[in-house]
Amino acid sequence: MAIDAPSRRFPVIVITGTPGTGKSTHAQLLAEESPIPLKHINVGDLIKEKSLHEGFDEEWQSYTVDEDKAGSYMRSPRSLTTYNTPSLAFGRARPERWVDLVVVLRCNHTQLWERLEKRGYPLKKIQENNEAEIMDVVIEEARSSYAEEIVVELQSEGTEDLESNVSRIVQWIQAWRKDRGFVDTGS
Ligand SMILES: Nc1ncnc2c1ncn2[C@@H]1O[C@H](COP(=O)(O)OP(=O)(O)O)[C@@H](O)[C@H]1O
Repeated sequence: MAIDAPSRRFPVIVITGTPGTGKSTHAQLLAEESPIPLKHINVGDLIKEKSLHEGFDEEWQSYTVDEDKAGSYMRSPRSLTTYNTPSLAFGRARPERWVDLVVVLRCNHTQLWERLEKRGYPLKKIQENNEAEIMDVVIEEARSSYAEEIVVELQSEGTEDLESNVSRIVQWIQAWRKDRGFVDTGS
C-alpha cells in the first residue's frame, strides 16, 4: 500500500487542526507560494463528493471514512491535503504511510471561539470544537497516527503566524525535493 519514496516526485502534506484553526487559509496560501504546483484537496469535501465513506454516523454527526477508497484516491502524486479532524471521523485505522508531513495548526480558545461564532456555528458545535482544541485532541491524534518526526505543531493566531508557517512549509518542500535530486527554479 505504501508508495516507494524514490518513485515520488511530490510530497504529500496534511494540514490538520480543529475547525477554525486556519487549515483552508494556510492551504490556499501554500498552494500559491509553493515552488512546485500543489493540488489542494479539502478532504472533508472530497469524502462527501466522491462518496469515499461508509455512510453518515449519527452519533458522531460525521461521515465515516472508507480508508481504502480514500487512501487510494489521495495517493495521487500531487496531493496537498487538508482535513477537518475531529468533525470528520477520518482514520481510525491509520497510519497513512503515504504522508510526508503533518502540520497541526493551533489557536488559543478565545480567538477560536470568535472565529467559529463568525462562521455561524451553533453554540453546541462551538463548545465542542473549543473543548477539543483545549484538550489537544487533534495533536494527540496526529502524534498517535503518524511517525513522531513528521508531525509539526504550529500556532495560527495572526497574519504573521500564517506567513511564517507557510514560508516554513515552503522551505520544507524545497528540502524534500532537493534531497531527492530535483532542482526547482521557482514557482
Ligand atoms: N493565522 C491566522 N491569522 C488570521 N486569521 C486567521 C488565521 N488562521 C485562520 N484565520 C481566520 O479564521 C477563520 C477560519 O479559518 P479557516 O482557514 O477557514 O479554518 P479551517 O479551514 O481550519 O476551518 C477565517 O476567517 C480565517 O481568515
